[in-house]
Amino acid sequence: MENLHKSYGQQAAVSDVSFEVRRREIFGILGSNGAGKTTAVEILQGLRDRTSGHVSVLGLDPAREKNQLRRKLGSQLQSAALPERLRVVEAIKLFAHTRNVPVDVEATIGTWGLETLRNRAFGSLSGGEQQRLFVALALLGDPELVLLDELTTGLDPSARHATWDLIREVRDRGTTVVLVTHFMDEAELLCDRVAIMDRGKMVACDTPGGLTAGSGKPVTITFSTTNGYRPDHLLAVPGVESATRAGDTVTVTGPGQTVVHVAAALAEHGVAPADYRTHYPSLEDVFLSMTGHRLSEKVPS
Ligand SMILES: Nc1ncnc2c1ncn2[C@@H]1O[C@H](COP(=O)(O)OP(=O)(O)OP(=O)(O)O)[C@@H](O)[C@H]1O
Repeated sequence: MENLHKSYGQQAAVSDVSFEVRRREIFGILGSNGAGKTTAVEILQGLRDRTSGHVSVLGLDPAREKNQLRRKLGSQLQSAALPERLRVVEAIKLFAHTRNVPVDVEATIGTWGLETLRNRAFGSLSGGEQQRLFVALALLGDPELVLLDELTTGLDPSARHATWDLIREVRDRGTTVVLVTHFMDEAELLCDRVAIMDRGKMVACDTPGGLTAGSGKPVTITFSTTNGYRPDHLLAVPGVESATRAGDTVTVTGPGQTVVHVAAALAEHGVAPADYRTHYPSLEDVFLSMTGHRLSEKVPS
C-alpha cells in the first residue's frame, strides 16, 4: 500500500498511508476507534474504493481484480455474525459454496477441532467457539493471505489466548495474516510487525521490540539494598543516565544495553541483589508518545 488516501466527503478517513506486509508474517494494524484501520483493510480486499494511492495485494489490484483476489484471500470482517440457527457444518458448506473454492468439509472440521460442534447451531456456541468457526471460514480453500478484523473483541482471556494460538498456527502453516486490533497486548504478543494508525495516519511500523527499542525511552533498573551502599559509582558506567537511592530501593536509568553494564559493575562491586529488576518501555508507552493519547482513551480531536 503506497500513499493511500480515502475520504468520505470532506472527511479524510485514511491519509497518505504506506506499508508493506511480508509473506508468512502476522502483521497487526493497531489503533483507537476511528483510526482508519477497517477502511484500510477493506480497501485491501476490494470492498471499498480508494480515493488515491497505489495498492497491490498478492500482485493484484483489489479495485480492478477483485474476483481473482477473492480466490487467494480469506477474511473475517468486523462484527461478523451468522444466523443463530445455522449449524457449524452448514456454515462451512455455505461458505465453501460462496467462496467458489474446492473445500474438504470433513478435513476443515478436523483441522479446526470442530468435531464436537459440527451439528451445533451458531447461536449456541460460546464466543471463543464462534471465533474458531470464523477463523476456519476465513481459511477455507487455503488462502495465501487472511485478513482478520477485531478477532478477539468480546472474548474472555482464555478464549483470547486460544484464538492467538490458532492464529500462530495459521502463520506457521504458511499463510500471511493481517490483523486489525485495538488491543495493545494482542499487538505486542501476537504480531510479528505492527503498524500504528492514528486519526487516519500511520505513525509507526516495526516489530514490537523495534518499536519499544526505538522509542528513545530509557530502561529503568531497580534493586534493593539494606547496607550503606551508595550507587554513585554507577554514574561512571557506560550509558547510565541516573542512579539514585530512596530508602532501600536503588533506581538506575539508561538505554537498553545499560542493563548488562550495570549488572557487571554491581558484581565487580560485590553487590548481588536478589531482586534486580528491569522495566522496559511498553508498546503502550510508545503509543502514547507517538499519538499523544492512550489507546483506550477517547481520541482528542
Ligand atoms: N461509510 C462511511 N461514511 C462516512 N464515514 C465513514 C464511513 N466509514 C468510516 N467512516 C469514518 O472514517 C473514519 C475511520 O473509520 P474506520 O472504521 O476505518 O476506523 P477504525 O480504525 O476501523 O475504527 P474502529 O476500531 O472503531 O472500527 C471514522 O471517522 C469513521 O467515522
